[in-house]
Amino acid sequence: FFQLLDLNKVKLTLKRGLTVKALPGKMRKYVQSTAEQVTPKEIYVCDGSEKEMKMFIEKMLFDGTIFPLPKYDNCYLARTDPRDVARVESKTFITTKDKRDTIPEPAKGVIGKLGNWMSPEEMDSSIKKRFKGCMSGKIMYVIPFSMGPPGGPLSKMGVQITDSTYVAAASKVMTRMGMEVSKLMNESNQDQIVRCTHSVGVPEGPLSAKVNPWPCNPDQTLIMHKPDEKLIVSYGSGYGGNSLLGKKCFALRIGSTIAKSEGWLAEHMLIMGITPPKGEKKYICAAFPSACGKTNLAMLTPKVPGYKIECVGDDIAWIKFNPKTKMFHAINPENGIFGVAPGTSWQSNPNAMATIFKDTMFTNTALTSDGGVWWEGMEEVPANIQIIDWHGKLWDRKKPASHPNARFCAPSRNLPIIDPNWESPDGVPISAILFGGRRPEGVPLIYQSFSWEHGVLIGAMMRSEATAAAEHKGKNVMNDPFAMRPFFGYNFGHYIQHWLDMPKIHEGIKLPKIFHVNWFRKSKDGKWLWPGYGDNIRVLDWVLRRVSSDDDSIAVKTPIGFVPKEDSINIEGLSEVNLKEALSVPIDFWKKEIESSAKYFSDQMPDDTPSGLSKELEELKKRIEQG
Ligand SMILES: O=C(O)CSc1cccnc1C(=O)O
Ligand SMILES: [Mn+2]
Repeated sequence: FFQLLDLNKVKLTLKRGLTVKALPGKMRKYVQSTAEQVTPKEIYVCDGSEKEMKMFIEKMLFDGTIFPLPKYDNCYLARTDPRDVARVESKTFITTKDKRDTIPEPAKGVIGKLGNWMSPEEMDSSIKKRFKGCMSGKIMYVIPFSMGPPGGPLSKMGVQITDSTYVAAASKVMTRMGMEVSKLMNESNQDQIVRCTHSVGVPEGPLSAKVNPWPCNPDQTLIMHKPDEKLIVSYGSGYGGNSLLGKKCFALRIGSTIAKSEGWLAEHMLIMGITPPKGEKKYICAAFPSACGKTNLAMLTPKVPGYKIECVGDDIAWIKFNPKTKMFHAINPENGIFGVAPGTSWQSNPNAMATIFKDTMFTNTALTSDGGVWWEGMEEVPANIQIIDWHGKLWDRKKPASHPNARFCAPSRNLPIIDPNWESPDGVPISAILFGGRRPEGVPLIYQSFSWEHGVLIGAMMRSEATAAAEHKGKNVMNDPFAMRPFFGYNFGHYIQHWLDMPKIHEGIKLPKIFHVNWFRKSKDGKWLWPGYGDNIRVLDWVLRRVSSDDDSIAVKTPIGFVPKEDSINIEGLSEVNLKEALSVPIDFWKKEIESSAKYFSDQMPDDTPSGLSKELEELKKRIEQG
């Protein structure tokens, strides 16, 4: 059922892209010194053209890394080695001279959960052990790229070196790469350019690519970051956040250290524009842990007529003070969407479904016999269509056909509701920040902080049921402060202090209001208390009203924050909703929640908990005790 590939037509050699001379001096030295270490067959500097992308596709088809999906327009499916399917937090390290700059010292006997530190010496020896000759017989791709619109005041540039054609192709979707960026690099401060060295760790040899179209080296996988040198070095994994180094490694881990030094915020947040039936369009950011619905919210199709949702980004926000508007402005530094496939459907996210069947690379989804893809949660396929699971076997319907962390990698420009300002170099003004996650009990549908500092406590207290994107399994509720736990580039205590310092650093700033949302609360008999999806517009509407005025007639003050007055959320047409229960604030639950957070802070950062945070926690505790 595949178009038989006429291998004679597949051009095996990549026509020359740019030359290394297109790069500025320091980047040329980086490329040349890396080439001496990894000894590639050839060096290919990417120009970011469509012609080049076509060559990448042909090479991956020939290598067997991807399959064509003739049911769609220019879409392909990659299957990874089952040992290389998600981010590997336990193999992800940050290197600083002083360990405490990377992670707080946990309390005695406590396992630190806020990242992993590696000494400079160990990083150097780990690199030496792995990279010598690792690209022998292979093409070393050199990718000049920009995170954010090239040349924009909020954008930053990087150079990624990789021996993976899949990574080069996916980088074309996820970043702005090629000629224009290399020209900009020559006019910029080269010390600001982030160097990203990546290898799948499988030099060409008798047992390499042809045996396993997904080369990787799981036993040797390491994802290392050296913020002081703006350097990322990743080895052994070809997948997602481990190898597309512009995403989590640059835009969040290194990005958060640059943001700390320059006075802005690099966050794991969506950015979206909401236009109500009456009133002005507002932009909001939202931080939910991995696979907790950021993409679905950023691309919401409102169930209530009269609202317009436009998406700027679904995963990462760079948020910087704008001296003209005196507000935070945010850009989406990415150029594409690398979304979780399972759970995406015409019911849950019609806008995503309207985007991904053109110019998209799918990874680890199931394949259908009519040349398409399928995953759990997608509408059923007709009975006469066979399903091949993500291992390439006829689906036995016993285990999931698609890997839980299967992804689509699609250009943002194809999203029907992409915001007109999604590439505005100055970003969009942010009126509200939402924190949230999967909380089956005790956390109301929405509540608002009393202040910026109280909002920072809410972010620091974030917890959520674990999901497939991380390594943790099962339904236990995990702490995931600011949805950044796997992505902090530096000491969490210092990160919190940086948030608390924002009003001081930016005098006169009109700070965004801070809220916490929970679409996932269940009743005592295990039923969803809220329909979610398109009905979440009803909650966003309350946010817009609270942002537009301090209209206290629609809010009730509770010990944890402002909660909507029951009749202030439009539930017209929703018969089953028990809003009273969905908005309730059970005091006993919150006494335990505060104890749990206090323990988390004292366990994880006993010597680094900012006094401003402890003060807010104490005040919350007092309010709960007063009831
Ligand atoms: O990188 C991966 O393996 C998937 S994780 C991911 C991918 C895109 C956006 N967000 C995430 C995440 O884990 O937050
Ligand atoms: Mn994410």
